[in-house]
Amino acid sequence: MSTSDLSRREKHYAFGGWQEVWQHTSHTLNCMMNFSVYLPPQAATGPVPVLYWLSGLTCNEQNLITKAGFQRYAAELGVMVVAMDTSPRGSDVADDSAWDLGQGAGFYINATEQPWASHFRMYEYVVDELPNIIAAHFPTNGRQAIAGHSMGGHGALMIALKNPGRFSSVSAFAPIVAPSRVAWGQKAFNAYLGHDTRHWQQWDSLCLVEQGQPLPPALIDQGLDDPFYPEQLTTELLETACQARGMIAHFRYHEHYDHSYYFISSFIEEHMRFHATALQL
Ligand SMILES: N[C@@H](CCC(=O)N[C@@H](CSC=O)C(=O)NCC(=O)O)C(=O)O
Repeated sequence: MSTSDLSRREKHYAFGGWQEVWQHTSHTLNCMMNFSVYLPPQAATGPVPVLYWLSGLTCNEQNLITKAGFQRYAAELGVMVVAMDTSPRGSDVADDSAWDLGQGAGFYINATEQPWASHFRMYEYVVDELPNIIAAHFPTNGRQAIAGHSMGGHGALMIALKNPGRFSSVSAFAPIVAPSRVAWGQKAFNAYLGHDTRHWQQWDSLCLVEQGQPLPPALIDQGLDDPFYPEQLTTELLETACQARGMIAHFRYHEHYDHSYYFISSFIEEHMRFHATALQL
């Protein structure tokens, strides 16, 4: 693993800790990548647990850190928060004119089809390369949790399901819980994985739950005025599947809330405290 060009691009003091943005050459994605790290005050004196955050379509490493207001709670609870860009980027990286495919829409899977396969390996980046960089360069104690929004909620749930025992907890705002069954997911999976839907199942949270994969304690919030609910998000499909298997998964539905970071900022404190409890803080 080469992280020799890891360089800090931003550093801001916030709630007694540091909100930073870093850049490096990703050998997984074959491009430059940005990720953000919030270092709580406790990280100055010892290792802390990490919450990985996966953002949604059109996002990058900035959306969470500038809009969610999580830093106050991460500082109080002593949790490092890492957020990454949502796809490989660059003029030599395949793209699409639509905002729900290509750059900004990596779907946290490993593409097998060209022209995407040479760069679009966000699953491997989030599961292997980035955590190795975090462990090597930042004061972590090895305990991890994962969360995300929309496409990133799909990513967080799917990654937690595919990696039993790795994450103490998972949470999601308005996640795409069954990408194989909805337009956003079908468009992306057809492009990135090809037309054989049998290859899609390993990247689909609902399929993984139905196959018997275990889920760590989960918290899922959905706004009832979200324009993408229920067509793209199909929240109840996962809720029913989790209930049938006795999983510890709390699904909450909130009147008036939409799909935006105003929704996320309204409940981010509860998600931070949920993860802190699971991380045994
Ligand atoms: N076309 C619009 C809408 C894109 C959008 O709503 N993106 C969401 C995630 S949707 C599912 O993954 C988002 O988080 N947007 C960023 C934000 O800061 O709100 C557009 O292009 O903006």
